[in-house]
Amino acid sequence: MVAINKYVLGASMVGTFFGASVLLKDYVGGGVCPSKAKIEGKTVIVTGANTGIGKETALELARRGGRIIMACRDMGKCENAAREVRGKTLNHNVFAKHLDLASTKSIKEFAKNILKEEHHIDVLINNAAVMRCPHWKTEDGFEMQFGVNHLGHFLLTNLLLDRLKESGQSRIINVSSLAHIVGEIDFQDLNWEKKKYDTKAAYCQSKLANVLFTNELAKRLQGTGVTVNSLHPGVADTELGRHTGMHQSAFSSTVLAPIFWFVIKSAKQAAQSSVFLAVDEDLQGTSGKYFNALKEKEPAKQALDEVSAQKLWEASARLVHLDEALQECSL
Ligand SMILES: NC(=O)c1ccc[n+]([C@@H]2O[C@H](COP(=O)([O-])OP(=O)(O)OC[C@H]3O[C@@H](n4cnc5c(N)ncnc54)[C@H](O)[C@@H]3O)[C@@H](O)[C@H]2O)c1
Repeated sequence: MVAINKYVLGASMVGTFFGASVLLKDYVGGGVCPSKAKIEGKTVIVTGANTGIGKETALELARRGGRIIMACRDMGKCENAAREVRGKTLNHNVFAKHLDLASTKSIKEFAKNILKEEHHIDVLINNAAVMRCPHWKTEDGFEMQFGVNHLGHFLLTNLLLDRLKESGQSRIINVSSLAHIVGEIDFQDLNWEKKKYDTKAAYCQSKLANVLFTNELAKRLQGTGVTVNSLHPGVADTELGRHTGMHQSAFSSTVLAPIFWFVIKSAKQAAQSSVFLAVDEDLQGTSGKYFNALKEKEPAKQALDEVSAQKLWEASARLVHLDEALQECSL
């Protein structure tokens, strides 16, 4: 009898431990989008949607009935991801489209096609990014992280802006990162041509640029009905760290793996923030804000600098030849 009691007690302690661990992980994960809103009839574009947070965002928004355009660089991977999303959701309005944010030519081609084919765009999620890659350059000669993470999305958003405005209460979501808090914008050398390349600082600069772009765009969109917000999705287990090697070493360590399981979100958990900003009814009209997971937060001081935001807009417009690009895409 005593032996059975010991067994039951042991089993219930193990059960309680696992139950508590799962609850704690959910809590650390930052919660689930509280809105159950369906988005039938709405068109959503998600960049970098074939992996990680972007793919989970596309999946959840497809589940809610949206017409989803997965915009990716690698068409093979994109078609596979779109097929998987269609299969899991039984939503057949999920499409793979080519978009290489490291090429202004590709961005213009993508925008031209979208403007021809889509009569409205209700949500644009600027999610794609590259983190801490070697000192690579985009097709147009921009430093890769600044080029893809900021300039590519800056150009794309501007090319789609009139359609977003025509569509009524559209939403733009810029996926930034907590890394922006140590970011600095070097206006003398935005593309790392003069100083020694620092992969980490380049990523942080690009993520600060995401928040500054959001704030300046929100100002310019006042009175149009279109909103724009930025977010930090949380630290998630995705392929983002592919250039750092950090991911493999942390997860293969028997000491670190359980700690990482606790503090690192799944891509599905991290996607909740983008889903929330895309669908939550209470956020209608909220613009120029920064969210950490599901909570509105104050971004870093340098991200609130209006002079920097305006200067960055002007420099970005010059670098991507925005006026010519707008003219080319309106033909
Ligand atoms: N994972 C995290 O811990 C974390 C933390 C903070 C912020 N973020 C942000 O979340 C977003 C999604 O990242 P993730 O973690 O899912 O990583 P991920 O690497 O799985 O996804 C990034 C996507 O961007 C795409 N991409 C890269 N270069 C591109 C290009 N030239 N053209 C088009 N697409 C391109 C990739 O192919 C990939 O699909 C990023 O903006 C990232 O900065 C992630």
